[in-house]
Amino acid sequence: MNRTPLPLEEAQARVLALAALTQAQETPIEAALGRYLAAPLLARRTQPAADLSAMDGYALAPGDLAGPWDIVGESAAGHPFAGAVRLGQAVRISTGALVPDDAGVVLCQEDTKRDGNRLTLTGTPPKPEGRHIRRKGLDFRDGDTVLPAGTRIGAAQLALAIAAGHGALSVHRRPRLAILDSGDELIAPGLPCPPDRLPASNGAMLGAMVNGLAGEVLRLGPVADDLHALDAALVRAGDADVIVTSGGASVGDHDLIQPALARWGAQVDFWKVAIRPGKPLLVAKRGAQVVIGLPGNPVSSFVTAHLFLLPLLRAMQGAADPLPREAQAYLTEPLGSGADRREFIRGWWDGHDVMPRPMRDSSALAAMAASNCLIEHDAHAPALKAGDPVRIHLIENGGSA
Ligand SMILES: Nc1nc2c(c(=O)[nH]1)N[C@H]1C(S)=C(S)[C@@H](COP(=O)(O)OP(=O)(O)OC[C@H]3O[C@@H](n4cnc5c(N)ncnc54)[C@H](O)[C@@H]3O)O[C@H]1N2
Ligand code: MOO
Repeated sequence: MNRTPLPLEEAQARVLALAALTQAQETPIEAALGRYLAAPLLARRTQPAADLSAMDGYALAPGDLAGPWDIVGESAAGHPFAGAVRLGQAVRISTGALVPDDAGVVLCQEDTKRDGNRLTLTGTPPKPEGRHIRRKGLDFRDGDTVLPAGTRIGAAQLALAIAAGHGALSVHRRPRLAILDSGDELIAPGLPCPPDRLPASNGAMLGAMVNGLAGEVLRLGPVADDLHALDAALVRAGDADVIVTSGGASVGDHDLIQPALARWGAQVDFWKVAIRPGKPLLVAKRGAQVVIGLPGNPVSSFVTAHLFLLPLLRAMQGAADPLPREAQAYLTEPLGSGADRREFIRGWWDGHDVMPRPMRDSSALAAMAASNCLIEHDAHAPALKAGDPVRIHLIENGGSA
């Protein structure tokens, strides 16, 4: 096996190359939230389907802007006016109601005075005169592609799909995930923890990070540093699409993940990436199943899950853009020159500037929990000054793409 750590981009490309698309499923619209469209979404209707009023007021004939007018009827949302509007006539109209045939102006209620069925102008008529009319097809037309394949369905996309006439969407199945954390020192959350033990936090952290991205999540740990226990846990992973392990990925006598995976029949794709934290990342496959072996240190686990696991889960669902998104921010203080691996430094971003946390240890959860971003610091980069631009990844809610 090649043991030279891979550059980050190459390692990510190799993980994405292992991502087999899950099958598409016709899914009731609200259950499609957070999923990725399997095909382009075409509008089944035109929106608005006819010219609608954007204001409460009065519909007038085109060019008939001086008044006074006789009010001859009403067009309310869901209850259109049946007739036409002629010169000297006005139709009471509400927001969202159909503009009557032959009308070309909606006068705002605030610009008028009504006395019985007589209406006079008190303010200024709209300019241009069609200003308060939403034209037919303003939003989209029947047959338009309103969302491309690979779009993640969020609240806005859900509303658009419903407006476009859909009650169900074709989205990819969310991958089944097994989370296997291992280590003799690990104690289940909340139990008494002697000094030679450690609460097992990675399983829950990873479960939280994949929330919404994975379908069924099997929790298989914490498992002891014992080959037979690991064998049994891998059998319990069954046909999970992705198996994520945490811990035991390094070179110690008790780092048994690699031998356990070999016994289970997995083939290593690569081991080690030139990043800090997270160097001992292991990626393997067994048929179509993908194994992402994360280092045990909690910050290393988090960073590698953000950079590899979440993109894999997105890519398996056909995400158009599976890798984490980068943004630019400006350092509040200097950063020393880059180390031998690209570093992901925990930091706090205020919307413009970013403050690197001085604590860089890959076990330090307090500094990570006080951070909302990772700052990329390239290998061997020159020292940076306050105000210099850096690339950041937002990590609130477990990481964003
Ligand atoms: N001789 C070398 N030693 C180490 C190397 C190396 O290259 N040569 N790499 C270091 C790096 S970098 C990392 S990262 C760690 C990764 O080690 P493992 O993946 O084998 O992880 P463990 O040794 O099992 O655990 C590391 C650390 O994390 C704690 N841990 C493990 N699982 C959990 C969990 N579920 N919840 C919370 N904390 C967990 C564990 O107790 C250890 O403290 O190896 C270095 N060593
Ligand atoms: O790479 Mo380790 O993840 O630096 O601590």
